[in-house]
Amino acid sequence: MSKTIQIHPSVDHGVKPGAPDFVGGTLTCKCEEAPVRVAVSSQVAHNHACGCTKCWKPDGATFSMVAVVPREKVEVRENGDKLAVVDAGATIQRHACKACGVHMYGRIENSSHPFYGLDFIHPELSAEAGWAEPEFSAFVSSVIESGVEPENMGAIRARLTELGLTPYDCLSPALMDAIATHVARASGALAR
Ligand SMILES: N[C@@H](CCC(=O)N[C@@H](CSCO)C(=O)NCC(=O)O)C(=O)O
Ligand SMILES: [Zn+2]
Ligand SMILES: [Zn+2]
Repeated sequence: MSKTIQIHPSVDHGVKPGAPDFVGGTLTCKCEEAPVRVAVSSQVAHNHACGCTKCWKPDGATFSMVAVVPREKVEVRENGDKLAVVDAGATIQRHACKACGVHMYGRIENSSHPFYGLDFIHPELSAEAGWAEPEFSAFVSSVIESGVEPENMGAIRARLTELGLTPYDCLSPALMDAIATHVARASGALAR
């Protein structure tokens, strides 16, 4: 097993399965004073390691760990005045703490988007155990955009595969099929 490749602290020592009866928890930012707290009253779906430059990563991590929950299950509970949208032009509007930089939730406001209704969250921000485990890794080639040497990609993909996080350079086939199906129904290429 490779000891040198750090994917993300929550999987670097193995992927821990989620709990089937888990119902959510409270996300807390990294501020020592007046942290932002966001309650999530749902298990996550489609948890994955993401290599894109837009998702928040903890210090030293090559990938983020990000998953979705229904937007109505996300509620800002404390210090919401510290939140600001990182990039108002992005599809996913990431609400981040202005003091520590942590992304507390990412929301899609375009009601035509295939993933409208889902918020993106980072389960590691909660102290509760039981969040569904990551299932795959996405946007793997994008880690190069953050400064990873291209010659390390073979070892990174091998480590992801070893962890059971099959690497994809976009989203997983199931999610890409869901996006394409949504687009085809909207255009009329698919009748239903
Ligand atoms: N190479 C780019 C890719 C950025 C990207 O498209 N990220 C995806 C995945 S984020 C979670 O899975 C995405 O859907 N982005 C939409 C958005 O960020 O609004 C890069 O690395 O920057
Ligand atoms: Zn903070
Ligand atoms: Zn991402």
